[in-house]
Formats: sequence, C-alpha cells, structure tokens
Amino acid sequence: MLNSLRVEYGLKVFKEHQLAFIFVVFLMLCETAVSLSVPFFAGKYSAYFIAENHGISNNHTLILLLWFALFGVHALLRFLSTYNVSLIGARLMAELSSRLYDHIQVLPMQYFKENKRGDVLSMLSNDLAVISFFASSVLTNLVPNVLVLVGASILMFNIEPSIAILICIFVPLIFIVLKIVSRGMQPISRALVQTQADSLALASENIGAISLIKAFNKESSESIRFKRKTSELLELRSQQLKLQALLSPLVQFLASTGILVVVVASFIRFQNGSISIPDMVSLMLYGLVFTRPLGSLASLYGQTQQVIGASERLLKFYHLESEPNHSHKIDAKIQSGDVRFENVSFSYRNRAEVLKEVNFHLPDKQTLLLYGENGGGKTTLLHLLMRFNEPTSGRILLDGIDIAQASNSSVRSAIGLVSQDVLLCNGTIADNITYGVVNPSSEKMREACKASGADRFIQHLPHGYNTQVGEGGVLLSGGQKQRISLARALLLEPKILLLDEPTSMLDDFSRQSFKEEFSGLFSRYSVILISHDPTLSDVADKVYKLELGRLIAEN
Ligand SMILES: Nc1ncnc2c1ncn2[C@@H]1O[C@H](COP(=O)(O)OP(=O)(O)OP(=O)(O)O)[C@@H](O)[C@H]1O
Repeated sequence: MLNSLRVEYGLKVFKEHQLAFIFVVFLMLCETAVSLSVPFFAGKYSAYFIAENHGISNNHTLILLLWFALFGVHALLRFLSTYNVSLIGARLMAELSSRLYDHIQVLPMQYFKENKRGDVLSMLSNDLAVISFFASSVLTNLVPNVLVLVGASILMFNIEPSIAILICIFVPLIFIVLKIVSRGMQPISRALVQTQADSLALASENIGAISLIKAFNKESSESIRFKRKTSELLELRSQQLKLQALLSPLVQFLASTGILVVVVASFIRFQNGSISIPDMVSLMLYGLVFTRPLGSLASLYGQTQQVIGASERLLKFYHLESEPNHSHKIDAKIQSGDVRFENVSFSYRNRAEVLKEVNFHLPDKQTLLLYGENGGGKTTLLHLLMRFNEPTSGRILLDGIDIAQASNSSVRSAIGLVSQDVLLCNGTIADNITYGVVNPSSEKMREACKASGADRFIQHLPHGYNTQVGEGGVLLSGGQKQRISLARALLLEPKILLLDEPTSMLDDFSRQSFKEEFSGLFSRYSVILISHDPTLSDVADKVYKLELGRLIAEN
C-alpha cells in the first residue's frame, strides 16, 4: 500500500516539475556523453601516437586541444546539472513543507490532542530534509551514474564483447552485497526517524512546561531524560553510519577487482592479437569509468533506507483524514443566535459517553448558564457547537440550520469563543484582537476592547495596543488575556458568544461587577456561559446542570 502511494506521489511530483526534470536529464545525458568520449579520444590519441612516432604533430595538438575543451564542457555541464538538481530539491522541500503545513491546518482537533507536537515538527524539519536531499541525490547520482554504466558497457562491448560480459558479471554480485547490508539498515533507519521525532517532542514539551519543571525542581531529571534519548539516538546513528561506511568500500573493492579482471583480460587479448593498443587503452579507461558510479550508487542505496522511514511517516500523515469536509457544504447564512441541541450524544474515541441525549433550545439573544462538576462535559458541549468534534448522534441547529450540513467556516464565523485556556499568538495586542478580521478598523477594535474591559489596562501598557504579548501571551496576566480574548470574539460580531469560565481569572472586584459590566453583552448576543459561580444565574434566562452526561433544567 505504502509502496504504491510512494509511486503515485512520486509520479504526481514528476508531473508538476516535468520540464525541469526533462531539462536536467538532458544535461545529464550530455554530461555522460562527454564523460564517455574521454576514453574514446584517449584510444584515438594513442593510435595517432603509435602511427606518427616522430614527435608532436599538429594533429596531436588538435586532439589535445579538443580534449581540453571537452574537460571544460564537462565542468560546465556538471555545474548546470548540479545547480538545477539542487534547485529542484530546494523547490521540492518548499512545496512539501507548505503542503504538509496545509494538511496540518485541516486535521481534526482530536489529532492534536492525541499526538505530540514534536512529531509534527520533526516531519516538517527532519523528514522533509531527508526526502528532499534524497530527491536531489537520486537525480545527481542515480541518473548520470546509470547512464555511465550502460554507456560504458555498450562501448566496451563494441571493442571486445568477452571483456564487457566478464565485467557485467560483477554488477549482480555488487547488488547482492548491497541487498545484504541494507537488510540490516532498514530497521535501524526506521527506529532512527522515530527516535529523532521523539527527542524533538521531548524538547518541545520541556520548553512548554519549563515553569512546571522549575517549580518541582525537575531540571536535572529532565536533563537525564533528554540525555537518555540522545544516547539512544547516538547508538542508532553509529550503527547506521557503520553500515553506510561499509557499503562504499565493499563495492569499491569488488569494482577494483573488476578493473583488475579488465586489465588482465585486455593484456591476454592484446597478446593474442585480438585487440590493438588503442583498444586496450580505451578498455582500461572504460573499466575505470565503470567503477566510479558503482561507489556512489552504493551510498545512494544506503540513503534510500533512511528515506523509507521518513516517507512512510509522511505518507501516513498525508493520508490522515481531515476534518469532516466543509468546502462542498453550503455557506449557511446564520442570521440569529437561535441554538438548538436535539438528542445530542457524544463520546471521545475509546471513552465512555460524555454527553447523553442532550436537548435544549436557546432562543436568539438569550443567555444560558451551564454548570456541573469537573469533567462533566461542559467544554465538550461548546466544542460540538464549534464543530471541533462531531456528535455521535443527534443534531445541532443554529438559526434552524443543521450545522452538519453547513461549512465549518460559516458556523464558526457566527460564534465568538472565549475559552478557558486563552490562546494568544506571538505579536502585539492589536494583532491578537484583530486576528481573523479582514481590514479591521481601529475604532471598532477600541470599541470591542471597551466592551470587554480590556481598553483600560491596555492604555496603561508602555506601548498601548502595540505592546508585544510574547509566545502564547506569556507577557500578560490570565485576566488580561481573558479580556483580550473577549475583545477578539466581539470584534468578529458573532451571533452567539460562548464564554467558558469567563470569571475564573478575574479579580474579586471584577468578578463581582461582571454582571453589571457585561450586562450589555447579554442583551446583544445569544450567550452560553459556563461557570461554577452560581450567582451568575441572575443574568441567565436558562440554567442547566450537566450531571453524568445528562442535561438537567434548573429553572
Ligand atoms: N480530547 C479528548 N479526548 C478524550 N477525552 C477527553 C478529551 N477532552 C476531554 N475529555 C474527557 O471528556 C470529559 C469531559 O471533559 P470536558 O472538558 O468537557 O469537561 P468540563 O465539564 O468542561 O470540565 P471542567 O469543569 O473541569 O472544565 C472528561 O472526562 C475529559 O477527561
């Protein structure tokens, strides 16, 4: 299955770069022709030398000049082909990484919850680099070397078939050796790719949890954990390097034995009178030309084992199913914040049911307060509305439209989500508030910030709206982040506001004044409010409790 996927993908890439590939192969053909003409001219030159044994004539000079020119042409062709091939490799790397990035964007949320961030990062860095380096190496080494091998065999066959047949016997022998060595290499390369990903995942997890590590004095045990991974990596790499280093000399040894055979056989043939001195010179040089590609083909074969591991991971990733698709679904025009859950049940993969036949109706511009014990499924319910997950059964309707029939973007743009763990991007406060809005006006941004209570503290920051928030918003307090997150949601002018524990990060005063401060919001939008604060029931038109997955009406 993976092999056919690899071929299918390889063909797709080839089609997209058809012209560049054809140009490079043409350059390589010319280069091979020039390489192979050297022994041919050497033969011709020695023939002149034997025929005109009275010093250097004009003919000699002409042939020498021609030969010199050929070296120049060869160098130029090498430059052109190497440059173009490397360019194809670099383009391939850029393209594959953007495709991978695009694919990351459409994967379902659950993928990111179940997988390590480092795994994805390692695909974007290590795996792609291995593949694009290999693609360039294949073109630079495989194509010209095979061409040289075939060309040299044909030309040798032309001069003396028996010697060409003799040397060809060495080729299968060499490939048997390659096969045996590479058999040991495959599991090592696979393990290496995975261990690389694991160590990157470990590093990224460590950096993300650095405050936890410091708070619990775990610095040294974390270092030991990483060192253990690094030594595992080193062990695998040294095994791989040993086998890889073994390949080239082994093949060179067999190839050199081949040259010896050519030399001896050529002498015997010359002594028999079957071939002339120029033929003997050409044959020996062809023998030399023949061995060079075998060495680089051997190391290329070693690289393929690494690529197999990397491409397997990438292809599996590319074939992960994206979010239930939306592009073919209707762009629903959601005009009101009317929300209806009809017999909605949901369970995470291999987990017990979190929501059981949930039913409720929230008319437009009303507020619903949802409370219940930790882990009761409140956030899950909001995520179903956002289509981060799909219900296992039942329907969710917005403005009377079944959201399963609408495009994700139309559903999500009708909803403003302020989640429990506020996520901010690295940039300025203004960048974060206007995230997701096309051509935002600064007046509207200020209005949204005033409504969310963010404007007050932003004015007091050294650079106001241009203050940097740091990665994930680390330079701001939890409450400040929550207010910015609310401003960001309001700027989108949604129909429905989802507030997950909006008062959890607020100070006592702000919490007490929350109802008054945000009373305007509750009359402008449909609001689903998750909170453990029972006093918020005053602002709610409906209060529900989630208990053991069931929704119980409180008023
Ligand atoms: N991505 C996930 N994969 C598997 N199980 C999950 C996932 N997210 C949450 N859960 C589980 O689903 C249940 C409901 O979680 P949820 O976050 O919806 O609870 P909650 O009511 O919002 O809790 P809290 O009040 O603590 O915020 C929990 O038992 C939790 O362990």
